[in-house]
Amino acid sequence: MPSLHTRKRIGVYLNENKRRKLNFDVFEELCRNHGYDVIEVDLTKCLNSQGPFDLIIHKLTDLLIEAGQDLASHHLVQRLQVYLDTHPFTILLDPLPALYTLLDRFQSYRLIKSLETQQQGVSALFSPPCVELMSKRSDMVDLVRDRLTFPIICKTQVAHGPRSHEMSLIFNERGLKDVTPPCLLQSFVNHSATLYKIFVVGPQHFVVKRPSIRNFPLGETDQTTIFFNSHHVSKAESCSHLSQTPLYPDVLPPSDDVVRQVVQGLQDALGMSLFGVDLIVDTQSGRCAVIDVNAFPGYEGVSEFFPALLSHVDKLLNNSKESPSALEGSPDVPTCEDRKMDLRSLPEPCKRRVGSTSYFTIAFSADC
Ligand SMILES: O=P(O)(O)O[C@@H]1[C@@H](OP(=O)(O)O)[C@H](OP(=O)(O)O)[C@H](O)[C@H](OP(=O)(O)O)[C@H]1OP(=O)(O)O
Ligand SMILES: Nc1ncnc2c1ncn2[C@@H]1O[C@H](COP(=O)(O)OP(=O)(O)O)[C@@H](O)[C@H]1O
Ligand SMILES: [Mg+2]
Repeated sequence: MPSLHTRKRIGVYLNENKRRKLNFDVFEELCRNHGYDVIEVDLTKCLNSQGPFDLIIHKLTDLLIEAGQDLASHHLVQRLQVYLDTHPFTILLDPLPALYTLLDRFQSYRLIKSLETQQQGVSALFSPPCVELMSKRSDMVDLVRDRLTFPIICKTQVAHGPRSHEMSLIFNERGLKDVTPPCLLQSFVNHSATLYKIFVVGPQHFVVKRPSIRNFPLGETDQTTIFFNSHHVSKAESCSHLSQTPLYPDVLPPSDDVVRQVVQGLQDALGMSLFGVDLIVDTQSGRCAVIDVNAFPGYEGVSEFFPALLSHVDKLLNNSKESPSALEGSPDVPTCEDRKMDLRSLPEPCKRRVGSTSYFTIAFSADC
C-alpha cells in the first residue's frame, strides 16, 4: 500500500553562510507552523530516502561552479538532476538552466540585451554596451573604440564565486592593458552613486536603494585604472571612496512601469521566482540601465521576504495537481533499487506510466 504523506514536504539546500545570513531557520519554522514538513536536503546521500519533496528551495550556485572543476561536486548535482528527472512533480526554486545562465555574465547580458530589443517605442530600459573578451586580442582597442565609451567597467565572465566581484574602472586606451580575460568590458553609465536593487519573490518585487559609484567625466581622461570589489561599494552599509560624492541632486527612482517591465521580462525568459536585478538611472538621459541579475540574492532591506516567500510557496503547492508525496511508494514509481544500473547499459531512458504521469527510470551508476 503506497505511503501517503499528508503534509506537503519542502526540501531546503542552502550553504551555512547563506542560511545564517538569511536567518532561514525562522522561515522554516514559519513553514512548519503553516502545515509543511521542512527537510534539509543532503546531496551526499540518496534523495529517495530523504524525499519525497513537493518543492525544493536552493541556492546551488557554489556547487554548480565547483561541479565544473570537481567530479564529486558534479555527482552531487547529477544526483539532484536524476531525482528531478524521476520526480517531475517536484517544484525546484529555481530551475537549474536559469542559474547556469546567470553564472555567466556573457549570457546574462545577452539576455538583458534581448529584453531591450523587445521594447516597443522609446525604450526606457537599456543594457549598457559591452564587449566579451576571451583573450587580450590584437583588435581589442579597435573593438573598444567601435563599441564602447570611456570610462569602461571590467567584470569577470564568471558572475559567482570568490573572485567574481573583483572589478576595474578603465579610463583610457592605455588602461586596457589592465583587463583580465575572460572578462566583460562595459560602458560605464553615470548614475550619481545610486543603485536600485529589485528583489523578486514570485509575483512580488521590492525596490531597495543602495550606494553605488560616483560620476566620472565621460570620454578618455588620464585617470589611472581603479581596481575595486563591488561588495565594498553597493552593500547597504558600504562607504567606499568610490561612493564619496559631491551632493548630487536626488536621483529619481525607476518608474513602477519600468520595474514591472524588467521583472516580467526576466521572469518570462528565466522562469525564476527568486532573483535580484540591479538597476541604475542614467544621469544624462534618465533611462534605466539593467546592469546585473542575481539568483537568490540577500534580500537585505526586504522585511517582507519571508511572508512573500511563504505566500509564493503556498500558491505553488496548492496549485500543483499531483503531489509526489501522495504517489511515493506506488508500485510503479521507480525506487532507488531500480536505478542502480550502469548508465552505459541503458540506451534510452525507460518510460513508465503511473496513472496520467510518465516516470522515467534513468540508469545511474552512483547511489541515487
Ligand atoms: O551578500 P548578500 O548576502 O547580501 O547577498 C549577495 C548579493 O548581495 P545583495 O543582496 O544583492 O546586496 C549579491 O548581489 P550583487 O552581486 O552584490 O549584486 C549576490 O546575489 C550574492 O550572490 P552570489 O554570491 O553572487 O551568488 C549574494 O550573496 P549570498 O548571500 O548569496 O552569498
Ligand atoms: N555599466 C555600469 N555603469 C556604472 N556602474 C556600474 C556598471 N556596472 C556595474 N556598475 C557598478 O558596479 C557594481 C557591481 O556591478 P555588478 O554588475 O552588479 O556586479 P556584481 O555581480 O559584483 O554585483 C554595481 O553595483 C554598480 O555600482
Ligand atoms: Mg550586482
